[in-house]
Amino acid sequence: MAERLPYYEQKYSRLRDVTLCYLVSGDGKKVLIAMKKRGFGKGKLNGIGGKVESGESITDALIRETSEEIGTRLLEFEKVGMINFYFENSPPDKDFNQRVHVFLGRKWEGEPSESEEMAPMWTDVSRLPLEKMWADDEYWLPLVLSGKKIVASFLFENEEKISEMKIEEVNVVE
Ligand SMILES: Nc1[nH]c(=O)nc2c1ncn2[C@H]1C[C@H](O)[C@@H](COP(=O)(O)OP(=O)(O)OP(=O)(O)O)O1
Repeated sequence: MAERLPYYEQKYSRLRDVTLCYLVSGDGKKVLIAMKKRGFGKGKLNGIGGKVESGESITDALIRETSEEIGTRLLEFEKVGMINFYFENSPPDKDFNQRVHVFLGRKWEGEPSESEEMAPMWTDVSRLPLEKMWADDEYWLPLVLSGKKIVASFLFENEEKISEMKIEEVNVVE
């Protein structure tokens, strides 16, 4: 089968930036995931995050989204991944293609709480509910939760099905 990912990487060389953050407990055994209640990925369990707004840095957006979506103030975090997502069949009026900057949150202030957008819950790192998460998560989330850093690209046929992927472990994520 022809590789289509390089075509998408070239065609969409400038992707919109989005943040995604997983809070991790001090002993590394629990991770906070949340049910997305509206918009893109509605009904899926995911980390916390959203679009970087104009004039905002990635870090500003990370902190703002964490505060807006679960009411906690992020104090310490680490960048662990950068993932490009391409969709083969996006409706012409919607651009789902995006670059997701992935962080682990190490310290925060305030108890995570439910908002209009997300309902958070603590989960065992060893028992991630992958069947309720995005299809790509099983390929990279266990890696970053075990201390690895990754750069990856995924091409989706539709919101449920991956057609191609590329995952590279790196020492530092830009
Ligand atoms: N394939 C995928 N796998 C994954 O694990 N997370 C993904 C993903 N595709 C997108 N995400 C994450 C990134 C980001 O945190 C979230 C999408 O953010 P949204 O588009 O909902 O942004 P906003 O919260 O800014 O939305 P609005 O306020 O509704 O405009 O989903």
